[in-house]
Amino acid sequence: MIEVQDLHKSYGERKAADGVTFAVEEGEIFGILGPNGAGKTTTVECVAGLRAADSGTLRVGGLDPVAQHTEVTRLLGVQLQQSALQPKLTVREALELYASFYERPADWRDLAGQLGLDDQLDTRFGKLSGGRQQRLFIALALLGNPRAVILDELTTGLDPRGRRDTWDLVESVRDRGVTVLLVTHFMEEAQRLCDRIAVIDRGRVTALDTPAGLIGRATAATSVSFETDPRLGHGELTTLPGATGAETHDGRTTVTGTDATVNAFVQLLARTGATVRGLRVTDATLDDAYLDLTGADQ
Ligand SMILES: Nc1ncnc2c1ncn2[C@@H]1O[C@H](COP(=O)(O)OP(=O)(O)OP(=O)(O)O)[C@@H](O)[C@H]1O
Repeated sequence: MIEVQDLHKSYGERKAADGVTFAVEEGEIFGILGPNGAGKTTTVECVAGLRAADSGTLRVGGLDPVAQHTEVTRLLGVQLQQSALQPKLTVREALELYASFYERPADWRDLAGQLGLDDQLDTRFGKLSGGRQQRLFIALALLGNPRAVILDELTTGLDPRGRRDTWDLVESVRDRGVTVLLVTHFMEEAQRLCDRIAVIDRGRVTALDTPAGLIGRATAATSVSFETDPRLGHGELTTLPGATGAETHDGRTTVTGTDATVNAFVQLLARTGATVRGLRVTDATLDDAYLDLTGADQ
């Protein structure tokens, strides 16, 4: 549905995209994840034909987003990061106005109903909550009946409830058969929603995989921790299969290793008769993978 091949884009000396390559399959939610300034917005603006690339090949449904811009706008809906509407515009006016841009728009009343905006048609944009504003932006991006939609930093600034509601909405967009290209810097969001994720750092794709695949690459290990028991000495713990270390802080011992370490630890408990308290097993997370892949300090 979307192809980006060796995209380069600089602003003066600043390389915002430095050889970005990925492809989004029809029907998937594809995430672009990366720290601030990584080049995410630049990349999706080039995909949407809102910026011309310095070099590289971009295709949306096989079409060139700059040379065939009009056709591409029929295929691709866009909600961009800095979206803002006149604060005095009502929801109804915004939907009618944007519907007038398309030859064959979706029925905006249906969309407003599906997105839970029908009770606020006469509310001014400036009076809507952050979550409702995002709903409106999604509705505007879907008005042209697109086959794919770009959603950029959709949940930034929303409270946890608003964020979760927005995730449900994104899933319902995909369930309508629309391919989603989602830009985010929230790990939880990427993990929950995306079929595949491209991690972008300093203008380059540093990894492209499923959320589970990315987590599998994290150098952070599985760990098991418990309130220290004198029957379980460090010597015994560090020789468990796959164990990479054991440390004790404030009466709590943590053994790092693999799933095999955890299994062997459980057998060790049975053998020694030790009954540990506060037992916790922790897996690597997408956060760990992200930090490995970007060297980001956020
Ligand atoms: N119009 C512009 N003129 C000059 N520099 C720009 C412009 N737009 C972006 N940049 C710079 O290009 C780099 C990439 O920016 P971009 O907005 O694509 O990153 P991003 O990953 O979307 O970041 P964020 O998460 O902060 O939005 C940054 O260093 C940014 O300051």
